[in-house]
Amino acid sequence: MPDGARAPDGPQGTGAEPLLRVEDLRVDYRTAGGRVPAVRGVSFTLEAGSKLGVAGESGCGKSTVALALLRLLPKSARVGGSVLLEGEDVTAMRWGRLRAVRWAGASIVFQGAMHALNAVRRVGDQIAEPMLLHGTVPPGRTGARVGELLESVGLPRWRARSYPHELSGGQRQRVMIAMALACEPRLIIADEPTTALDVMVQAQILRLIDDLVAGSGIGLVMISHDLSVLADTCDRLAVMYAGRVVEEGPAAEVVAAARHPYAAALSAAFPRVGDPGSRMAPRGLPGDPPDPAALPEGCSFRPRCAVAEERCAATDPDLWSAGDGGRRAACVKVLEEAV
Ligand SMILES: Nc1ncnc2c1ncn2[C@@H]1O[C@H](COP(=O)(O)OP(=O)(O)OP(=O)(O)O)[C@@H](O)[C@H]1O
Repeated sequence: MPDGARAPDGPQGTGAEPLLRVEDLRVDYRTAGGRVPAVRGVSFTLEAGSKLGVAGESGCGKSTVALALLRLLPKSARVGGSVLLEGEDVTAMRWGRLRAVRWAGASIVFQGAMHALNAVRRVGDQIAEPMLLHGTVPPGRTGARVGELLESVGLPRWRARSYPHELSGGQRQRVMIAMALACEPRLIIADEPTTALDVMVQAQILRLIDDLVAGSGIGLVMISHDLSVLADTCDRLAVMYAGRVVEEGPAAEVVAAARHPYAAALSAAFPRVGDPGSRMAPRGLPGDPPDPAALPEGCSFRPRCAVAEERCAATDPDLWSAGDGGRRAACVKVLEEAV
């Protein structure tokens, strides 16, 4: 490791075990066509009460990381590395312990609440389910607690009696958030929580998540293809490309002055809400991300990179220190500057 480079144990180390420590996470899917390396050595840490955004184009492995955090991957997935939640490795937990950790230790808000909710059950019963499963609230008090949760996400108590189809997309997503909060988890993972919603509702839901997490000590991992959504909500950003984190750092700095050419291109592609200097329409990135089963030699971003050089075909750089605040970037040019 060259001087100035940072070990992958993350930039915010305080000596105490962080809320979440992901180390060298690797996920392969076994398919009829062979092995698909969807996540290739992802490491990051999250302190209690902080918010990490994971960004990247479709197919870069974001959802696979989210699912791996709670071991919700399909059977075809093979997982390596570790996911330490309050020091306990989720990847190695016994089944009973894993059941106890889901909802109560960490919970997930998925995109597209219509599919995640059961269409034929009242939403109040669905919110109550994790509480009953975990015994966090005495059975006689679940109705009252469901009402409190609905109010905390901006819905009236009587909505407990509604079925999912009686709610708008934004209301359904609020129900999903209420469910995620039901057992008072220390970590919430939000996978594209606003993608299916129109811009106004998207802003309301993001504000809601922000308000609920603020000051509560809950850690948030939010996943989105839209860097501007994450920049407005999260303290730190990790930008993924082809199954790896290629840049990580304080959100405002990554968006304003990305060090990795892919993070810079992604940042330019999404206008930032409320930033008058920002473009009004997203500019697409040229080219497509690589097929994870057939990655190019060297740096995976090289075929699309405007500043690639011959040597980029020979090296797939690690994440190296790229400035203050634990900034890291995986580009040979950053590596050069660090030495
Ligand atoms: N069950 C699976 N079997 C095989 N390959 C899969 C499976 N799930 C995902 N993949 C592949 O793994 C890679 C990463 O997918 P993943 O869904 O994690 O990416 P993503 O960044 O979340 O994309 P999106 O935003 O489109 O969901 C993709 O190439 C995808 O096709």
